[in-house]
Amino acid sequence: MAAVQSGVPPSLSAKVTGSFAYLTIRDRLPTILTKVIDTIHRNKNTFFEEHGEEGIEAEKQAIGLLSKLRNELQTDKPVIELTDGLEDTDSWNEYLQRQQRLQGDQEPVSWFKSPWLYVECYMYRRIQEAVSLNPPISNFDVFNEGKTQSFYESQKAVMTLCTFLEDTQKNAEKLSPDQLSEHFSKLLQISLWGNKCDLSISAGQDNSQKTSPVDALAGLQPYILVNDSGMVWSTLMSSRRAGESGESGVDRVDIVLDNAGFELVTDLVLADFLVSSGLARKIYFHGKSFPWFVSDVTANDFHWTIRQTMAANHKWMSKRGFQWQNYVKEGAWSYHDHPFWTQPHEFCDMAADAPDLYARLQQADLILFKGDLNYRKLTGDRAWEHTVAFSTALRGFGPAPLCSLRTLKANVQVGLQPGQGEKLASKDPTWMTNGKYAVIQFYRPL
Ligand SMILES: O=P(O)(O)OC[C@H]1O[C@](O)(CO)[C@@H](O)[C@@H]1O
Ligand SMILES: [Mn+2]
Repeated sequence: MAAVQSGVPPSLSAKVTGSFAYLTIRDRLPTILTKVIDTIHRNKNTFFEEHGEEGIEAEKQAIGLLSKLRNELQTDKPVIELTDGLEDTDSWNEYLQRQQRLQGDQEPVSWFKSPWLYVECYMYRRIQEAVSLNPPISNFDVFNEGKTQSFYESQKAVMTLCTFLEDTQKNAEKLSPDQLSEHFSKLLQISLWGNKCDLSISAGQDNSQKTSPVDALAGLQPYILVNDSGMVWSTLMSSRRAGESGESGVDRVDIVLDNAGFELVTDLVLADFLVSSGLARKIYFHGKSFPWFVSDVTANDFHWTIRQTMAANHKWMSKRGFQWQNYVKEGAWSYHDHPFWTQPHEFCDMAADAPDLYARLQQADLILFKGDLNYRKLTGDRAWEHTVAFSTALRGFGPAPLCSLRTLKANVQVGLQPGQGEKLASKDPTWMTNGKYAVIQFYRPL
């Protein structure tokens, strides 16, 4: 018999025919796999130039593995163990057993029957396996083209944003606390809406920022369903006051990054503002250790974005790029990855399953979790009632004060007012998945 935890709703799953999870697995994931296959194929000549015949062989093998994966997914075959012997392989295989135990042994763990969060993460890990089993191309990022393209396509918006930051800096000394808080709130919202620009929800279709992100804010305000930005600001302020005399700001803000391209720039601009205005001394960025959910940030994307910003033919943009490189050199900014971010766990499992990462996050004064997938993991991707408190859905996860900045792209949403969800559903039936709505949702551990 399947084990049922009392009081905790079931995981979202494609077994509910017609649900968003079902449509994602039936339609969006195979499309993403087909694009990955096509990308590898288009790079055949490059592989040949770099590795000769071995490169061609690797291309063929990887495509074979990915076609097999697509077939397994589309025919709802059992999920199988990984065989690539990487640092996280055992942990993935143990997780499969855990899922099997939870599900009971009548039916194998499979794409359309098991938790959506698990199988969707598993697909990206299998893509990584297909590449890593073919050593000459094992560092090839199958999503790189889309990520760089989305950065270039949002150049104008990036320039506007860097000019906006420059203006806030010019008058920095003269700013009253209210003005400082006003700028912070704007940059927090820009980073929030930056999350519209992911490439997973659109199955890799162009989704970049083309209009001014600053001018758009006022019009977007009504679409923020929960806005706890005041609590985020007081967290930065309360530590400021608690600091020793003369010291200002909190010590460390952690940003758990989501997507490369425009969203990453909005995060870097926010981080720049926090450091340059003395609100935080250090920023820890947390990213992925391999390509993930189409557009997520890897170490390579992080450093590439800084270099591209430096190289821009725009005074304020390149100035920011150099500033960011300095922050990295001086250690005010640092990039960290951990295998846990590319695993399928709900975050309530982090303390037990990745105690080192949990301990590291406990050192932060504030953690910003970017994006939809992080929200799904914070809430366990479960069928919660909309009025359930965010703190309840976190199920004990709370290494430090934390805030989710997320546009809604999956049908899980907690912490709403009674009736709010129903009203939204009658006005806009796809409100939970169309990316038009957003939340700034805060939690402070007791
Ligand atoms: O980049 P984000 O904001 O995490 O969005 C990715 C989202 O897109 C989806 O792939 C859409 O199904 C979700 O699974 C995922 O949560
Ligand atoms: Mn993402």
